[in-house]
Amino acid sequence: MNATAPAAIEVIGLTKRYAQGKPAVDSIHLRIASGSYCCLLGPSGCGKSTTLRLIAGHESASDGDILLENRNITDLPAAERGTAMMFQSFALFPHLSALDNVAFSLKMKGVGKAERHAKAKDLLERVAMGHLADRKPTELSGGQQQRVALARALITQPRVLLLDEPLSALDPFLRIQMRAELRRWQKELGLTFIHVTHSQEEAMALADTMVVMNHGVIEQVGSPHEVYNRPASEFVARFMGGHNVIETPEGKVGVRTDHLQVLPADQAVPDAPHTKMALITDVEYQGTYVLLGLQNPGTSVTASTTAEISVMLSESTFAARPYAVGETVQLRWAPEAAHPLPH
Ligand SMILES: Nc1ncnc2c1ncn2[C@@H]1O[C@H](COP(=O)(O)OP(=O)(O)OP(=O)(O)O)[C@@H](O)[C@H]1O
Repeated sequence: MNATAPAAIEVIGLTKRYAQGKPAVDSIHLRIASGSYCCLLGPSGCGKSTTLRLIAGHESASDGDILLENRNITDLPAAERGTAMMFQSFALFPHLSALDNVAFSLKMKGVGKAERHAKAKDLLERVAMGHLADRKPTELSGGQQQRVALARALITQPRVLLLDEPLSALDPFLRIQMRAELRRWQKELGLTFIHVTHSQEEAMALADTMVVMNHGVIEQVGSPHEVYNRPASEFVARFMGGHNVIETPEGKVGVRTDHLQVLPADQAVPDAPHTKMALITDVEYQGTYVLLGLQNPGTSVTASTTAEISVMLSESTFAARPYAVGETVQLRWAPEAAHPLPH
């Protein structure tokens, strides 16, 4: 992001300490472009939800600042920040109609019934749910519930919508449908979305900007393409999947599983640069491709051995020269396919 472009959210040295020891969020710096879809991603315990709660005002910062459109909101109450939160599986009140769910926060603010219902109706119309305003959540499909939850979050007119694992409780089929819908709403509304997920696939599908966190710090910020193709660290390469971390004389490099070529042992060029000998320990048929699992030669393979290296071969490449478990092969990669991994 251009350093001078307006940021919807800017986080400066943000830190959260719950107890002694390493902070849950450790002095992070981040700028999230206005009108973008940002995914905070990382393994369990990395600090992504804490970061979101700090931005929402559901946690107080131990140190650092949070700016929303250049306004310092670090110490403001949640309701005065200009953010709204959408929770896991939408968290609608089961006993309230769609309309009352959407109007709820205005009721809490003491807004009169006619006014809050008119505003809620307006928003339900906007998300194509006006005709179902009287239904209870259990009478709505997952997609319809998501739209009600979105309307409920939008009623406070937030500048930034915060989404905490909104899709994680849904079955896989619905999750894919719902994420496409979230993406469409974000573009249509032109709002900034910050979405926490532990799913690499979800973040890749949704994000303009991915923020990969680990142990309370940011490992990498970039577009899905940048993060996937140029992982900045060994952690990111391993966490994103689809990569091998290979020791070379120049240090560790990351190489995508589909960027490794396999040569049968009788075609191997001994000690050539950008090559490695390996023993095939698994062959998995996956439909459009075949996944080979490999170990360093000489490793004794047991049922619990996990592959050190994975290679994805297209079905046709594998059909032209099938490989078998126990075969020793040479792996080869183009120098430009290998990315140095500093740590
Ligand atoms: N209220 C709390 N009190 C004490 N420690 C906490 C609290 N909330 C979170 N933590 C700790 O802070 C760290 C970061 O937690 P956080 O919930 O932000 O991680 P996360 O990446 O969102 O994980 P998950 O995907 O499991 O929700 C963890 O070590 C967690 O145990």
